[in-house]
Amino acid sequence: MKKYLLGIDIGTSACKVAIFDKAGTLIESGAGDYPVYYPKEGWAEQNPDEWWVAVCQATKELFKKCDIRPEEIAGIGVDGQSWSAIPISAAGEVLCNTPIWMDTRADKICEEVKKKVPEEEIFAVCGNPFVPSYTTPKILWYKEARPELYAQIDKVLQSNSFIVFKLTDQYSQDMSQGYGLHCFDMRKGTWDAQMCEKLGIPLSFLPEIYPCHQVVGTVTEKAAKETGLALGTPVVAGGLDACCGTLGAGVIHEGETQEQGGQAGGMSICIDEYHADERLILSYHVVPDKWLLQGGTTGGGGVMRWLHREFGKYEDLRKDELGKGALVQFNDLAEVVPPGSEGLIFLPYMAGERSPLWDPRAKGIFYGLDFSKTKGHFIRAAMEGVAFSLRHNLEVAKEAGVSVKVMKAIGGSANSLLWTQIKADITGKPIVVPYSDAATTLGACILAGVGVGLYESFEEAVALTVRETRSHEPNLDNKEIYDENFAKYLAIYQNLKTVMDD
Ligand SMILES: Nc1ncnc2c1ncn2[C@@H]1O[C@H](COP(=O)(O)OP(=O)(O)O)[C@@H](O)[C@H]1O
Ligand SMILES: O=C(CO)[C@@H](O)[C@H](O)COP(=O)(O)O
Repeated sequence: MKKYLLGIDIGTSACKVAIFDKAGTLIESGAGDYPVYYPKEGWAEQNPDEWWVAVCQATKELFKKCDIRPEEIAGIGVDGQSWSAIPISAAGEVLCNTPIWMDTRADKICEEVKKKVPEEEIFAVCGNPFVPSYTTPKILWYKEARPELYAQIDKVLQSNSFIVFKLTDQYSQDMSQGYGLHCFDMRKGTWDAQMCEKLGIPLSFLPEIYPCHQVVGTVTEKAAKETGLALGTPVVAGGLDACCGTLGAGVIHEGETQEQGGQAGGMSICIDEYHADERLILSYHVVPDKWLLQGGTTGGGGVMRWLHREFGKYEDLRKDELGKGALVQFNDLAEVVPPGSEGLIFLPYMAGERSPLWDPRAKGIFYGLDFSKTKGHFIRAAMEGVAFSLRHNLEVAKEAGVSVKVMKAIGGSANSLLWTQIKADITGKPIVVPYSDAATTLGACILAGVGVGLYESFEEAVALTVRETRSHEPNLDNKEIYDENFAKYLAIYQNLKTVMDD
């Protein structure tokens, strides 16, 4: 009896694979790392073939670790990071590293395009601003900067559709990742041929659009050998990681909200009607006929990953002695610093900033240093800065007429009790933590489960699978200091913007 589901998540920091049963119990999980390359200022790339190698290794190891047989997997769901532009040749080869969602190399191209096609016209079709982080300008960058490569492009894929292609040999474009392309009609969920022409994006580059839970194909013989999966296992189209995490956190009704702490930060508010705001991000949910109004920042868990990489050697050395990983030791150091970090304020614009500033030239800043500040101050200020960027997005969403009551936290950062509490205190919103960093793969599995008929509906799937692990109420004692620091956080950017622009 095929009663298990397998989820694959192409995160920015690593790929995660997980097997769940129908009741949403995590049977086994694994991960595989790959690097982000930063070859020039404003560039951030990954190699999709390295994603595939990581998926193959992690999946093979997963089956070695548990006593589930590959033949018992009823369906596979794949989710992944946003706004890739993976150029695929007619022979099915990856033509170069893909610029990822943090990459702003196409900044100038955006300015040129907007002179020819009014931004309001583009926004009216896709509900998103025309800025370099998205997929469209990256395709245009290939055309301008790499004409020989551009001439070889047959299809442009997203992170999840690339893995679906490797598994099934079928091209697809799921509904939720359509938001990366400004010629995707965000009201109808179809390609807009006229806008493709205006922007200079060949329709032939764009795969057929699938509902996220629809089966695209089955695991091929080659993919079965490489991954250890069973030949013929159904694979659904899958979707954006933020959307799958939202589903895996049980956010499927109007007003319910997910808070994300992967490499990126932000939130996704579930809405039943199209509601766009140029300061925010709009995508389809992976659940049909629903949209997500998103805040997507560049600084999230990735800020802690960077602090660890650059300043965490000592904690790495003490890992065995203390029986605690470096990030847990970082949390201990931050915990003893008072709320507000005694005036140290961090702007987490580590790859420019996405919503609501949309400023590729924005810079990361620590403000308020003096000789009394310790490593713990830096760590706590970094956590607080990421929470300020979340509050900034929530306030813009409120101005746009979409309010949030409670948030459900997902992603690696939700493993930190301190960081989650800081986010609750700074935003003034209660935060519930469901399956934490397994919510995204659970969401991908739910898509597969609905797609192969293991669940009758999304409602049934969420009711059966989504569980809460803990919750955080805002501590009002910290409100005054955080309000004060948030005002300074906004002012620091406003006052330094001209310097950043130089
Ligand atoms: N205990 C912790 N404290 C703070 N941050 C954490 C902790 N555990 C994980 N993280 C952060 O979570 C991030 C990874 O989250 P994940 O959801 O796996 O990201 P992605 O989907 O981008 O690959 C890392 O950047 C890491 O800094
Ligand atoms: O753009 C978004 C969501 O719209 C980002 O959240 C990326 O999809 C990155 O996800 P992680 O790798 O940080 O999970």
